[in-house]
Amino acid sequence: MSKPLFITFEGPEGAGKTTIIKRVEEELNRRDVSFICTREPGGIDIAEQIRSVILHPQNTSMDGRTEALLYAAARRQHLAEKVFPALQNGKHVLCDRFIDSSLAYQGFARDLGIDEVYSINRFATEDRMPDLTIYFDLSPEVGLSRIDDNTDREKNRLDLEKLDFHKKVQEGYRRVISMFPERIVKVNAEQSIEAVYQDVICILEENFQI
Ligand SMILES: Nc1ncnc2c1ncn2[C@@H]1O[C@H](COP(=O)(O)OP(=O)(O)OP(=O)(O)O)[C@@H](O)[C@H]1O
Ligand SMILES: Cc1cn([C@H]2C[C@H](O)[C@@H](COP(=O)(O)O)O2)c(=O)[nH]c1=O
Repeated sequence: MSKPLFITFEGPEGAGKTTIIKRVEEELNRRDVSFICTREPGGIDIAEQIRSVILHPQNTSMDGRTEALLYAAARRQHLAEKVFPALQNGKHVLCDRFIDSSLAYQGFARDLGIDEVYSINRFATEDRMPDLTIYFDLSPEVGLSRIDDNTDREKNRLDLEKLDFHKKVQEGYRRVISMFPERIVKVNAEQSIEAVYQDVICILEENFQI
């Protein structure tokens, strides 16, 4: 059995991560790969409860450091309860968002400092970084217009931030990618769903025997 891998998916709002992860999940099931799919913030009960506090549209008075600490707390519990046990049991873990979201959104877009936010997250994660991160590259304008068009999806507190905030998130991700070029691979997420899916499958096949 190959070493179980921790693979994360990152990108701005409406990037298409959920859509593509669902298709990858179906394909990996067809190939009989042992894996789990999960998400942040959330994935387990305690972290989903923290998610609802962080993302509740009425919690507009939340302080930026509180927000960063809540994401890190949700991350810790999710790792301890779900991600670490799955990896120990030989399962690959595919996770929708992880530490890079905190570095881009809280570290850069909220002006808390990428290094400062990285530091609290190193404590939360015991320095467990992903083996591979696939970054869905698209402009905030395209991402936001996709979620505007998606009437099934309720807007959360971060979706409701102004365009300038989402532009800063994009710049934050650029900086994070330059910090970890060996780990983070970009896909052009402005292509059709099929083309993005093919790119993602190629990256997974190239990097690992799956
Ligand atoms: N490549 C694509 N082209 C056009 N529309 C897309 C594409 N990928 C996803 N969409 C649509 O965009 C919307 C957002 O997609 P999805 O929920 O998968 O994104 P996400 O990255 O999970 O978003 P978020 O992180 O904001 O929840 C959905 O309505 C989805 O059908
Ligand atoms: C993990 C993480 C997430 N965020 C933000 C990014 C999104 O706006 C929401 C999560 O919503 P999604 O529909 O599940 O993508 O939370 C963040 O700011 N910091 C983080 O660490």
